[in-house]
Amino acid sequence: MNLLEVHDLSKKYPNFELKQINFNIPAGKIIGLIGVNGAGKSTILKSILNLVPFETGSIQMFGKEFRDNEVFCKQQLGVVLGGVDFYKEKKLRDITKVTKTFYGNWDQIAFEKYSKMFNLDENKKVKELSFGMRVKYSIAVALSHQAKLLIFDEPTSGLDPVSRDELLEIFLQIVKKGDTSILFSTHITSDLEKSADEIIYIKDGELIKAAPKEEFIESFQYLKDDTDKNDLTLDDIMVRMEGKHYEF
Ligand SMILES: Nc1ncnc2c1ncn2[C@@H]1O[C@H](COP(=O)(O)OP(=O)(O)OP(=O)(O)O)[C@@H](O)[C@H]1O
Repeated sequence: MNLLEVHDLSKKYPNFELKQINFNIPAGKIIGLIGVNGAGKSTILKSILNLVPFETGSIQMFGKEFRDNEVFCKQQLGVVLGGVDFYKEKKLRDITKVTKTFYGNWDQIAFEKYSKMFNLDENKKVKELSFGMRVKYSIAVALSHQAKLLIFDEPTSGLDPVSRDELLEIFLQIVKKGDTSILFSTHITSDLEKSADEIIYIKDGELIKAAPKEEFIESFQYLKDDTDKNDLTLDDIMVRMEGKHYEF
């Protein structure tokens, strides 16, 4: 069964339009959402989560229409759209105490494991955390209620290389069981090379290609020119698809 199905999603802002986005997320996969700044990645993720209204389309999560079944879906959904950024005067311990009451399947042992792994000090107040620590806390919470679908907007962008590597390892461990999937947006293509099974490429609000990683990379090799000795990497593909030439 697909954990997520996005059908014909369209959304308009005054100067931007998401055009008829379609993709599916099967179980047991890591899916990377790529595109340059302003391509529409966050808008897709927010639309899926009903955080912004959209014009047309349907979002099926766990076999149900998300908008009509938010409470059910959220029990099995872990989301990180930036780090914890509220209750700045509160200690992490107090935020966790409240947060875990929302989830019937809160896993305290997992939470403690991730907190330890990320060196999170529960006695610190949100305002005392660095940007990366705030993201890590949000990720630890998202990973601690046995979610079947994890949706992360640029989870690795504020993390140091060691933490990034650890997080990608965690992602790979999580999907290994085969019943959980992770959809995450990123600019860091090496993260995708390491972890992603499939890639969805968004350009100017349009889905250009969604395919398994190897097939995706292969399908863009037509962009190679005579000077290329090796196959194009994801970075090369993005640069050739999006790059502009300026005269100085
Ligand atoms: N609330 C809003 N009102 C109007 N326009 C918006 C709003 N939010 C986003 N946009 C526009 O929608 C477009 C897509 O933005 P979005 O944040 O989805 O891009 P992104 O691919 O996530 O970019 P980045 O990689 O920089 O995070 C941009 O042109 C942006 O200006």
